[in-house]
Amino acid sequence: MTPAMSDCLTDEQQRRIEENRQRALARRAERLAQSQQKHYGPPTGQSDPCVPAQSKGPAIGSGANPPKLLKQTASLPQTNVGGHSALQGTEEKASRETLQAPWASQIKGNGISKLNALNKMDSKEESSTALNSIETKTEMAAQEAAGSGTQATKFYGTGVKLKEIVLSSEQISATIKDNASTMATKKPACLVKGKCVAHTSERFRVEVSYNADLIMVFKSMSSRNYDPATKMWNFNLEDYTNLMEEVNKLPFVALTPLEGMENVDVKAAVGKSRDAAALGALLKLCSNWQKPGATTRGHCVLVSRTRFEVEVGYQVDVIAAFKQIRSKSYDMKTRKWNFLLEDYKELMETLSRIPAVEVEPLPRAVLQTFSPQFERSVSSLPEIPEADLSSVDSSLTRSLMPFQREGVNFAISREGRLLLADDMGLGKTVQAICIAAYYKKEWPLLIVAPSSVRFTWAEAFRRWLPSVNADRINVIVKGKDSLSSGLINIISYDLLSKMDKQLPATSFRILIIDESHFLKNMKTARCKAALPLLKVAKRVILLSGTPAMSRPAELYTQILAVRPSFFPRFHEFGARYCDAKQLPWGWDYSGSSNLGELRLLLEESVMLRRLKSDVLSQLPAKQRKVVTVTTDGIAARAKAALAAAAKEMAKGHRNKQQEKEALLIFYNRTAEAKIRAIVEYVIDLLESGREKFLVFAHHKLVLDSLTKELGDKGISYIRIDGSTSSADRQSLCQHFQYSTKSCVAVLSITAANMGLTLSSADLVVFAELFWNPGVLIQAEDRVHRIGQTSSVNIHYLVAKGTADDYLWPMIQGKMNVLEQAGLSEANLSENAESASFCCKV
Ligand SMILES: Nc1ncnc2c1ncn2[C@@H]1O[C@H](COP(=O)(O)OP(=O)(O)OP(=O)(O)O)[C@@H](O)[C@H]1O
Repeated sequence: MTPAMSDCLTDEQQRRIEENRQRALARRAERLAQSQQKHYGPPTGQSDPCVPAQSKGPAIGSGANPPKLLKQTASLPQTNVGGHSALQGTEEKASRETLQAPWASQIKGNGISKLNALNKMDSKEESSTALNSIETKTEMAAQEAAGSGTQATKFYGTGVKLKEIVLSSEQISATIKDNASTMATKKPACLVKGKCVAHTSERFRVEVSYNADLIMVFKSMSSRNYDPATKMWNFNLEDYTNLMEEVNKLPFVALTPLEGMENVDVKAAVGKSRDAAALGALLKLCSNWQKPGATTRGHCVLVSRTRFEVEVGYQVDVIAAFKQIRSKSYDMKTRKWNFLLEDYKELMETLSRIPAVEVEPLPRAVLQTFSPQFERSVSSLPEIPEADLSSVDSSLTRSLMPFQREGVNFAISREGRLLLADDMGLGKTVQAICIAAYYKKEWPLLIVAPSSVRFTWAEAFRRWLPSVNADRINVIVKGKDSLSSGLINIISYDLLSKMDKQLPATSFRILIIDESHFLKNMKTARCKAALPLLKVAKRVILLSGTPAMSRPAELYTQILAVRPSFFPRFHEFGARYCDAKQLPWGWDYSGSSNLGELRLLLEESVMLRRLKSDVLSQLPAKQRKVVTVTTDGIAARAKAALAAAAKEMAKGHRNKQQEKEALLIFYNRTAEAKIRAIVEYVIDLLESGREKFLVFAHHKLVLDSLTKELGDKGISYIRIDGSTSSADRQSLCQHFQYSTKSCVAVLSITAANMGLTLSSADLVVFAELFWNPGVLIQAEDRVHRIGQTSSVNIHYLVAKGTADDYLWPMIQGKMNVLEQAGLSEANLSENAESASFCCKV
């Protein structure tokens, strides 16, 4: 009734209406009491006789709306349910304001679980805590049944007696029992779904509809804050793991993790610390450090695995605080003070008490990573243990060089999540295969690689893991191929970005990302396709010899993939390590800052990087690799010509001469068919940061295509072929040798295989094969000669279904003969993955 209407009524009219209403309510109460008895049996005898039946549980279905009853309930003695009243302020209001969900479903789950919990409870205090939840559920049930949340809330008021609540709970429990029993055999579905979202740089909020248990969890978080404007709860990030752990225990609630934290094993995030509480205290220092009125500002930086430095302007109290610290040390050169990490907490607490001074703490990622060092009792960080590789093919484990074995140990100690950033040619592939094989129980495995090396990966698996049936290796070539039909699935970045929609993100628990710097730009389609997979995978093995080529910002996505909890948002990373600057048009993250700390952080928990010079004594002088390329996507005409030449080659020949002629034609067709893959491979090498290398080819067509592509892309190159004069050869070599920028030497196998020194490079690519192995070895030696200080990598590009099927075995055979005669010290088949490449398609 609107106020305007009630104003028109006489006193008498109003009195009669009130009387009628009271009578109607009494009748209704009677009916309800009867219906309760019918459904639930007689009350347990504990209910308060003063309380009308409507106020009990089943009334939730009545749609009752009587102001009089509100009065009656409110007049009941208020039971103080252990701290409940304290919660009835803003927080309780918040509980109700977040109300949006299908309540019956929630009550179904929570009613049972809480009731069971209640039955077990002995102490009054525990009971009263549970009551909060039950009471709220009762209210919610009433709201649902009444179809009017506000009125029902009023009706039940805020004080409900313990016995009423027990009865209500039982009744709720009974009403839902039937429905629940149908679900009993199944795992209950999540009925309340929500998500964690960044709130500020230090806080996150939870966007979720009402759930009483959830509210209790929220209230148990020390950093909780309810924002009446958004009607949402927010928390400090330090409570994130704790909150998610608690929420995980609620059977009917699911929260989507904070972006970038999806993978975080909440226990692992703090569990590494001997004392998670100590870490919690450290993390607390990360928050609330800002003092708006501060006149002196500074920050902490990690300077070694055990020490940190404080960079801050001069302030007398600060110096006094520094001097109190036991491990203080003053560096005369940098004029900065540094301390042991174990004194960090003490110093930060002292500094926080100086009002005019604001010192930014070490980043959360550093605190987590080096957490043992912050405890006084720990003298050093734990050593990396030797992994038990007994489940991995022994042919593989036996072949590992000592540094490769260390790499595998590092990866396993980091639970299969790392960026393996070894220098080119140090065998990242073999290490990655070994790490993946260690987690074989978690396969299927997905390998994402540049398209030019997809088949090389398949070959490498066949070579190093013979225990895996070759049929289980699935190289995805076309958009309509299945993405997950193999035990080992290999896909290119480009294809992944086209097919990612087909793939449920949860399909793969273990991923290898080759040339992971391909993901450096978050805006690219390849990165957008790969990141969701990386976020949900349990093991993430990133491989790159050049994880960042020009600036720390390029490392961000790779760090995010390996350790999502370190810097969930780019700005945090950018502010710390990219010297972020706010410009009129936005933030500039192209700079670099705190690089020493970044290196320490990466080396401790994200990245393993060894340079060739570090492990040179373990390396052979030359490392050969067969790279299997494909002739996919070539023009129909070239394809037909290749097929005809293959057919001609396969048919029996009357004499050697005929066979040779057929092979020559096949060789020409092969060149044409391989061009696309060759160009792609060379461009991928450049994209992967290889700055200087040699590419040998035989056919003019191949040399021309290469130089055209390099020219078009503005990449510096030299070309030496049969038409290059002697004088020009010398100056071109000089140009290459002394070039400080990217430069590719495009060389003819027969015209540039001798007399040239190009030792400033340590990579040689053979785009085509040649039947005389002596010529190939001479060509290799353009880089492997006096002046070369590194181990040399040689890549032979071969394609199945081409003349390479004949040439490669022929070359090997000839080499064996030369070697046996003592005429060659380098057998091409030694080290190179040739064995798996002899078959014809
Ligand atoms: N332990 C080993 N035993 C025998 N050969 C090895 C071993 N480790 C690596 N190789 C060989 O060395 C060559 C280079 O290895 P690989 O391709 O894995 O290096 P990489 O680090 O991935 O190089 P890139 O960065 O160029 O891709 C390959 O031919 C590989 O088979």
